[in-house]
Amino acid sequence: MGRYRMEDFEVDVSEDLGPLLFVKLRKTHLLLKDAWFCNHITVWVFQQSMEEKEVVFPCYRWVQGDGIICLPEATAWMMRNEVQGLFQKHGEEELEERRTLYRWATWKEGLPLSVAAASEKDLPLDVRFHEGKKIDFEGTLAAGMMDIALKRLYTLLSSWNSLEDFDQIFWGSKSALAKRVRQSWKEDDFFGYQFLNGVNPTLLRRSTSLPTRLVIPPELEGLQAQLERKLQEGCLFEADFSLLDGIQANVIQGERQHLAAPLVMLKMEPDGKLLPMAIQLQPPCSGSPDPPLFLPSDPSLTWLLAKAWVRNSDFQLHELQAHLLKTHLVAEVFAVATMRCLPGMHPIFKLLIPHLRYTLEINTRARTKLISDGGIFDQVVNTGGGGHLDVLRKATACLTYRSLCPPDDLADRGLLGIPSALYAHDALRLWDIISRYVQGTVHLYYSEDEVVQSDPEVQAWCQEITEIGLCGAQERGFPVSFQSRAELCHFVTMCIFTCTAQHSGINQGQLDWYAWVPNAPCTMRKPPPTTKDVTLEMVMATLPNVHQACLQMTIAWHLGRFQPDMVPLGHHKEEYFSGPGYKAVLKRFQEDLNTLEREIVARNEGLDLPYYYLQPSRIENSITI
Ligand SMILES: CC/C=C\C/C=C\C[C@@H](/C=C/C=C\C/C=C\C/C=C\CCC(=O)O)OO
Ligand SMILES: [Fe+2]
Repeated sequence: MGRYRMEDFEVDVSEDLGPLLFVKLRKTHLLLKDAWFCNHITVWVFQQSMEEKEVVFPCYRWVQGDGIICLPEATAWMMRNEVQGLFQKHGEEELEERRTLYRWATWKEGLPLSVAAASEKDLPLDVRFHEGKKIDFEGTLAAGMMDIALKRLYTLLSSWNSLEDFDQIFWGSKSALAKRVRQSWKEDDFFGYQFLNGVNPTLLRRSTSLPTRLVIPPELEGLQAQLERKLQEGCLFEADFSLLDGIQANVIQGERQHLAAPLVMLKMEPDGKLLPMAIQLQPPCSGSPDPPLFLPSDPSLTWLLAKAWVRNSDFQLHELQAHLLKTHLVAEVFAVATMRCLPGMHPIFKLLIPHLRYTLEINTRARTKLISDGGIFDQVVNTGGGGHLDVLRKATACLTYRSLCPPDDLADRGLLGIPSALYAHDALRLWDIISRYVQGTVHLYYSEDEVVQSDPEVQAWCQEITEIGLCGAQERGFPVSFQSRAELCHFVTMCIFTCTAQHSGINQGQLDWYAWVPNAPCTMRKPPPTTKDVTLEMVMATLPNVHQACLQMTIAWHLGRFQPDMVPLGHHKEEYFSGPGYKAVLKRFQEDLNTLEREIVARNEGLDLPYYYLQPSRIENSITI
């Protein structure tokens, strides 16, 4: 049997076998420890009426050793209460085995639970990177490390005392937007734009009152009046990084790094531009002088350094809260609960499994290489050294169900109906398209709410995610059961949106917005300014050094680049479902995605800064990087 080979076997059976329920597949174990990957088994049955009938047995698993794999027929779940409970019994046995293979583990207290695996080598073969993905991932990482060595050599004798010196390491293939960032990063409207459509569009919210932490000194009464006027007009916005307050900063090569917890006030202009009005780098602290407010009218280097501190803070919350926690780690909880609670014949398993591909491995690699002791965060990030785990704990403690559902999240943040909020617009469109796909599929199997209420497997799945995987998240709005098809569809839509659109919207931008390091410094080597007297020496002494900057560029490129074996949203090849019903729902899903693709391409043609992270053709079908 070779790769992607189809083999036809003809077997004449004299007696009538009745409806085919299972097929058993056995691979004899020869000398080599080999494994076959079986997509599916299709049996063509020729009946007396000379009609032929196709009976499909989905597999999409590795067959290794001497094992026998027993595959239920694709529509088995519909007959789960018939055929003497054979399918029920098969499902129970399957889950018993899966619960030994996929176990929960507490990697760090206060974080969502993860899969029990010390390294990717401990993961079951069925969830491992296929050969091509593994070679690409490890090969490009090695190439990236070589790149760093070359850049270090190249800059060994050169200066590092002006912002232009970052150009010395800004070579190699760069996206058009990354080059634009290098050109425009100092501009206020470019700074404001990133809160709407940059790599982290999850923090900005419309102000409903002046933040209590915003202390305005009497000499700035003009600013107070401006802020109040913008508030009344409904065009005052804020980005509050208070989650970083009190986080211990890293020590890198004996040098204490520094952190801030900024608040940015911004105004939405009639043309849709978002402009910063004031930056407070630290919250007020009793017994200390009020923190200074930095303004666009300050000396240019002072204002630039204040903005750089905001960009560094956004790097932390983007990578830890928006990216790692609210996509990767949440998706891992879905994956482990799905493997432990839903048998392969279950319609929600069939619907979700394509969107969980490779996630357990990429997350395990992140735990061993990125946020581990001595990992990338410890090496070059100012929340590294343990602070990053406290940020993850604080973010987990305030992770709500609504914040993972764009219709709720964007409403709560006051971001509906803003023409220049392109992430918001595209996220809502994708939510609706995915929601229709989920409803269309769920309604094929759940004819009414009572069928959902009486499905013990899907109820156990929901409970395992909320109570176990997300550590008692019912207090933050996550469901512990489904009382209706609508509740089930909303939750499954959130799962698929998180594993596809949201991760793409959060991950891809690293390539564009993190390549020019001053726009998103991974660390800050000096304390935040407390006066307006800022020099270029202070700025350069604060921003990352050559090594830190090179490593940031390499990792941002490695994680943000297009994956060569990428499967676009809705275009997985596995056919877990059979029958015309699902095929029609999937066809409509793909048509809706194509319509949105054309809409976004047409819209982007008219934009100075096109927003493409939620273009369906660029959305990966699962979290694989
Ligand atoms: C700077 C990126 C910070 C956070 C990323 C957020 C989410 C996780 C990420 C997945 C990472 C997965 C694996 C780790 C990747 C690279 C390892 C880096 C260096 C290893 C060098 C070495 O071999 O020592 O989502 O994309
Ligand atoms: Fe990622």
